[in-house]
Amino acid sequence: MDSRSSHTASVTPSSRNQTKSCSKLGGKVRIVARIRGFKDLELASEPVIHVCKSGDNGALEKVTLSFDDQTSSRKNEYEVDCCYHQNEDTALIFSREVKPRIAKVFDGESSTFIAFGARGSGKTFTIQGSKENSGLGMLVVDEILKMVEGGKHAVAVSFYEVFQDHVYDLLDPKNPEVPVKSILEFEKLYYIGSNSNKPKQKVALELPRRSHKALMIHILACDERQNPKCVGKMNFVDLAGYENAKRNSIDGANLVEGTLINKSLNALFNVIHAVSANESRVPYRESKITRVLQDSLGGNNHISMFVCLNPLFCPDTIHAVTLASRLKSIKPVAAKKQSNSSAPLSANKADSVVASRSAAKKGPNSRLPSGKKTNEYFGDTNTKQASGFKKKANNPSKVVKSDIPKQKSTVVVPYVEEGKGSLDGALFNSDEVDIASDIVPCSNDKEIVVSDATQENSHASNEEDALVKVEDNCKEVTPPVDGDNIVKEDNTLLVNETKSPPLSVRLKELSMNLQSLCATPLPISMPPVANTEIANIVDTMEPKTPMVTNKMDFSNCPSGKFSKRSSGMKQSFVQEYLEFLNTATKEDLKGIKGIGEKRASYILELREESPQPFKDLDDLQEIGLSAKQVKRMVQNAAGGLFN
Ligand SMILES: Nc1ncnc2c1ncn2[C@@H]1O[C@H](COP(=O)(O)OP(=O)(O)OP(=O)(O)O)[C@@H](O)[C@H]1O
Repeated sequence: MDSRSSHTASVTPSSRNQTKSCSKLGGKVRIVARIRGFKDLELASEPVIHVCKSGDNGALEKVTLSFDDQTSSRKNEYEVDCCYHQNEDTALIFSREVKPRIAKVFDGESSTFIAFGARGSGKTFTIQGSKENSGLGMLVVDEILKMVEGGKHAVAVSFYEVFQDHVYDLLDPKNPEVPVKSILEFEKLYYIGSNSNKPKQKVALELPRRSHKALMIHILACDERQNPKCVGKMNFVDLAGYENAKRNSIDGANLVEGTLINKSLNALFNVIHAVSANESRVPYRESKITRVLQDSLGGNNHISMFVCLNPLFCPDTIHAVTLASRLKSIKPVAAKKQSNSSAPLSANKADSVVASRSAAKKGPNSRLPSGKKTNEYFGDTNTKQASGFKKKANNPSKVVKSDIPKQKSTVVVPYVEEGKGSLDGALFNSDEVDIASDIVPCSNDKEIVVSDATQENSHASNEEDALVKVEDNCKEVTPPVDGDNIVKEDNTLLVNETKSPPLSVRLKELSMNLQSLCATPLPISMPPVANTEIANIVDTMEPKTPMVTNKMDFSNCPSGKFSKRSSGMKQSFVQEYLEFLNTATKEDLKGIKGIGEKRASYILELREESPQPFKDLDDLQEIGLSAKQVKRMVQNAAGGLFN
């Protein structure tokens, strides 16, 4: 059934009430869960997601989710605003969550709908859908086109992809807003556009590349000079699937990709947190996706986050819900006098508000930690990931405890062991690969390079700064009409101000340190040789092979001494090497095999956030290197000393 035609029919009296309550609830950020329908191979067995409703009308209604978590004895509950079940289609979600917002866009209040969740959880299905099963993007354009028919408004769309921190225009790079007059026209653009311009990969990889996609629907009206002007926007964002890089042991290239994705997800959460809390500084500049959405998130604009849930047991789904439900608890601080909370932030204004990265980092404590803390939210281990919020998450006051008796509602979602009969298990297998140099998309793709050589503070005054350069044919195009939304990246920030000596000098220093270590006797006192082993091997009853215990001390023999000293030297070498990575210039970093442009830039970014990001070798995994690759890199450096 074509959901486009079905959505009006599915607005039942009860759903109309819900529509009402949705708009009533409409805080800054609305968190909406959606449980994905089963795929063919997924067999029903046990329930893994439980949805609990308390209260049944208006703003009092609370919905909590809990999971049968096989990996944890804790039974956490996560609060969301609403949850759609497997049997509820996208058209119903459209009529309840999106449709009530359309009229507000005509009044200048933009809305952004973001699908977030683990891989394969139904984000694309919800936002983009397919020709057979329309997603929210299709349904909303259909509705808006009907509304503008014969009136003074017009509709235009943009469609961007953020792939490995590069922005691509998926429609027409020469024309950032493509006018749309009919749903057929849009359908062609949306489904063909989203496939044809997908960035090509340098290397053939088994897994589909992961990226964020943002559809922007601009409502245009003519100003007094008859020039079309954007009055409001609706954005539909299909985020790349969240996955825990470490747990899923991804290979090098995918790890870099995963790290960038998690970093940008973290940046987006930071921005949503900052705008929800009415903070005066919003860190839009920390990722491309937040820059693309910049002018639709602040002020009175609305954000809905659709947390898409895998119906099977999936730790990444639980983590995604954890993160999203935390956004619900944000309490806005009183708006400051100078901040313009009633109007959408223009890009330049927002840019000047952002002022400087370092200042933003010193923002109020309520903000999600940024930068290196990426891994605390989207990173490696379960404990690390949630550390910033752990206390809050486990705080019973966060869990809905209503006096109104809870009614267990619906969802009998079967449990299927991870990896069995589902894509997920297969997706996360990996093989170790050689250190891949930074993967960049082919130059003939239509990449919007957001680059800048100017100082960050000068953006607000310089209109030209907002130029979006399309690398295709080296042509520059202007950003969307209203859209100084893509601001330029200040690469000067990436350069280490304190110039460190060249790599050769640093290696020489390392070598000299190593030599002096060899020459200095280590202050290790050698215990006397023990004879206890002899006693241990005397067994009077039966002849036995003597047991050799690990109490044997070879420390006084040449090999023992050597082994102790060399392990001391190894420690010292590793420390020197880490010190080098913590201080070297970008050029020096790029001199290391396995560190290309992107990794070097990323290291500098990490250093901006914390001056010594690498405290031990494990920390190098944060830049997308596997343990094996790190080992090889250090071995290469050590080998270089003897060349
Ligand atoms: N509500 C649903 N009902 C039935 N099938 C669904 C539903 N949601 C998703 N699917 C199916 O599940 C599969 C994965 O969905 P989809 O591609 O939307 O996931 P995703 O979260 O976008 O994945 P990724 O993170 O890899 O981009 C698809 O085959 C899709 O058709």
